[in-house]
Amino acid sequence: MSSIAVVNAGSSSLKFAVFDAAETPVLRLKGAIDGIGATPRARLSRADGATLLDEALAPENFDHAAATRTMMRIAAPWLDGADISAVGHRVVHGGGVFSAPLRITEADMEALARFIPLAPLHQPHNLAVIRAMLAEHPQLPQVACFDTAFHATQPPIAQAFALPRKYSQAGLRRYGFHGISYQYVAGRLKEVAPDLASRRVIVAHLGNGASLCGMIDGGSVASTMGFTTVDGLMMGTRCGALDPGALLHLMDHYGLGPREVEDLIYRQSGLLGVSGLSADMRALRASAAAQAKEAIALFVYRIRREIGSLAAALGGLDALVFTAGIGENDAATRAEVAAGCAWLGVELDDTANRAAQTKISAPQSSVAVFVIPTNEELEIARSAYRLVRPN
Ligand SMILES: Nc1ncnc2c1ncn2[C@@H]1O[C@H](COP(=O)(O)OP(=O)(O)O)[C@@H](O)[C@H]1O
Ligand SMILES: CC(=O)OP(=O)(O)O
Ligand SMILES: [Mg+2]
Repeated sequence: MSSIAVVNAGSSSLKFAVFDAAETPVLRLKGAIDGIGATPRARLSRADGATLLDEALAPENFDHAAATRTMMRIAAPWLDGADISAVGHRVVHGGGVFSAPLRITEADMEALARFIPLAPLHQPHNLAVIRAMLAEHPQLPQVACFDTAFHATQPPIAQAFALPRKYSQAGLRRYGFHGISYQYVAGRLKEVAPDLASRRVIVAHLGNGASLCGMIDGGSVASTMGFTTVDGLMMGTRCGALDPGALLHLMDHYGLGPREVEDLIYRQSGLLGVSGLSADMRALRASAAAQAKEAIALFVYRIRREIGSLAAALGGLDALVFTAGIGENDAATRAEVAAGCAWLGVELDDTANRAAQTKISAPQSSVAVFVIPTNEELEIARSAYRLVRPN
């Protein structure tokens, strides 16, 4: 049987996987280089979870290009004879043009490159991998899946900025991201709690990048991320929503140019900027420093406020779902967010939360709360297979 390979470049990670090419793709191999920009580590495992490789990498100059080279090096010995029939890629920004998975050609690359300034921590890396694959294997289908696509269902009012119309007509509007993850989680929620999946749900995707999505009937109604991947929640190194006047002040008063502002708000802010220590939640939880605690407190506070905002957009709340690196693994963050949502009727079962069970709310909670591990790679493999399957 042939295989589908998947590449998912996140802001602090490069995840990859190989699946049997089938309607329901079956995982064969998965790997990740994570901690890019902090303490990078490479992992490779078989579908049954058996570890094939787990090694710490030298952090000096270790960027996404180095991660891609490492991925090729560690995956190559296991790909011999895998008969890969397509490669599926996560592409974070598809703008208003690309709203469904697509077999990419060289001609699409130019249009996608225009979105690099709108997702500078992802889009260049997403495109670099596609470009390398197109050059090396011109016959092999390269399928792009867009993080923005899931949000195309949002009503116009949720997408609008209060700017003069000529700008919105040119595409200056809210798009939303993490859509591949939201699509997967919405599908899983339908299996886990079919009665709730059709109702008012907030999914909290809390990784190095973080956003919330308000859903009704499994479709996106509103999201905290907007035109770019820096909007909304505070993140590992991104500030999240900022008074736009503060940007003008940074330029006027500190003489920062556009690329310097970009560096400040995408790479130097968030948990890293506030703590002065690390962008990595594990490191902050392990630290006794007051600034680490303040950074976490601000992260949680922003999530609580934005949950309130999305609950207003949804007209109430029936279920809350945690996913991604922090959402799946950090019981303390889940407990702190939930405590701040008691006014909405959220109440956790502490034991279930500590054990990261699928359902973590107390029986009397009027909002059901879940932990659903995301699987962007599987979602991409499904889409890639649909595009290349034999008729
Ligand atoms: N066991 C854990 N406890 C707390 N945080 C964790 C744990 N494992 C991973 N994380 C956090 O998850 C974040 C990375 O999430 P992930 O979704 O993998 O990132 P990316 O946005 O790069 O895809 C980091 O802040 C990391 O510290
Ligand atoms: C869009 C985004 O921020 O993605 P990630 O969380 O993978 O960095
Ligand atoms: Mg991610």
